[in-house]
Parts: sequence; C-alpha cells; structure tokens
Amino acid sequence: MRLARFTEFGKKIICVGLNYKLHVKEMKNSLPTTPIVFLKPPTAYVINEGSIRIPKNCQELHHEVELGVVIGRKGSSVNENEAEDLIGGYVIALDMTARDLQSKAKSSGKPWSIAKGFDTSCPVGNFIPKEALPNANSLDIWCKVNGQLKQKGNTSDMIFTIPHLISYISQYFTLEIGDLILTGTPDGVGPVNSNDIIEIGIGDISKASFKIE
Ligand SMILES: O=C(O)/C=C/C(=O)CC(=O)C(=O)O
Ligand SMILES: [Mg+2]
Repeated sequence: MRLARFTEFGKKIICVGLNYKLHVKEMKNSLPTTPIVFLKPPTAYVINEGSIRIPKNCQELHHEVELGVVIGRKGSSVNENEAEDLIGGYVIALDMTARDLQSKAKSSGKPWSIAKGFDTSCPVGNFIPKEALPNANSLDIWCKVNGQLKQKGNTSDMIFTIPHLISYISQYFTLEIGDLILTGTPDGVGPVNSNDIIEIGIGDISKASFKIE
C-alpha cells in the first residue's frame, strides 16, 4: 500500500456536495435527504504549492475548501460500523468549481462534469495518516485568499458524517486503495482570479498553498 502517493494516476476522486447547512443556504438549495455524489477525474489533482488553471470559458472560478478522506482498504457495500476500517488518512483539499459553468449546466439540466472536473480542479495538501487525526469528525477547516480568511468551518457540522458517506458511496462504487472522498464545503465559497494565492488548512495541523495561473 503506497498511500503517500494516492494522487497517482488512475484513482477515483468522489465528491459530496451540499453537506453543510450554511453552504446549502448560501447556494439557495434545499437540504439533501441523501448525499449528493459526483466525480472528478484523476487529472484534476494538483499537489501542494502547485498552480490552478482557470478553465476555458470560465469567468467565475470558486474556492471550496473540503476535508478529503483517503481510502486505505478496498471495500464494497460496507455498513457505517465497518466504514472506519476503510480510512487510510486525510488531506485538506479544494473542490475548485467553475461556478458560472455549473450554474449554466444546472439550469439546463446538464451534468456538472466540466465545471467540477477540469484539469487542476482538485488541489490537495499533504497526506495525513489516520492515526495522526483521531478526531476527524470535529476539525476546523479553513481557506484564505491572498491572506484574507474566506472560509472557516468545522467537520462536526456535516449533514452526513464520514462513516455515513463511506457506507453510502460504497453501495454504488467499490472503494479502492488511494481513492479520495471530498466531504463537501462549508459556507463562504467565493471567486478567485489570476495570480491569487489560496491557502487551505486543517487548524494548525496541515496547510497547503496554491497559485491561480
Ligand atoms: O447546487 C449547487 O448550486 C452547488 C453545489 C455544489 O457546488 C456542491 C459542492 O461541491 C459542495 O457543497 O461542496
Ligand atoms: Mg464541493
């Protein structure tokens, strides 16, 4: 098992949307009754200190800081009690979103894939082994743009808990070593522009930084 290299080509990036009440409110959506799941391709990865590209035709690129769960053991159709065993570790991550392309897709009933899955849409910090983060269900996650705090949330505010998400997703997708689950963003999402610096972190435990090209 080479979890330190979970960003290597070929792994699934499974994202959960609308998992924090205040973000649901700021997006003027209704509360989900089951997790909202979508995918990014592995070409979305950017590692710490890399660059994020604004995708073609996007005029409104948003930051969404999220806790990422890295899968350390293969599993399918697991229940919530078994879910913990599948976790290998965590990362702080961004679900970069071409908000204008997403809104356009939503209003015409089309998929979000380009708006959420373009190259460089999944910047990630360094891998944190599970043992180093025993309280993943109560962590401060934050995002700064050019030094200004834009997002500050706590994973205890998730609508669907990490074990619930793992169990739910595993009913549909076999989870494999190195897969990443992004667990949704808290409120405060907003636009970024060329040359902006985005910093993200988990309290003072982990920090990563990215530049918008
Ligand atoms: O439905 C919307 O307007 C937006 C949904 C998202 O972007 C969902 C997420 O990616 C999230 O909540 O993290
Ligand atoms: Mg998101």
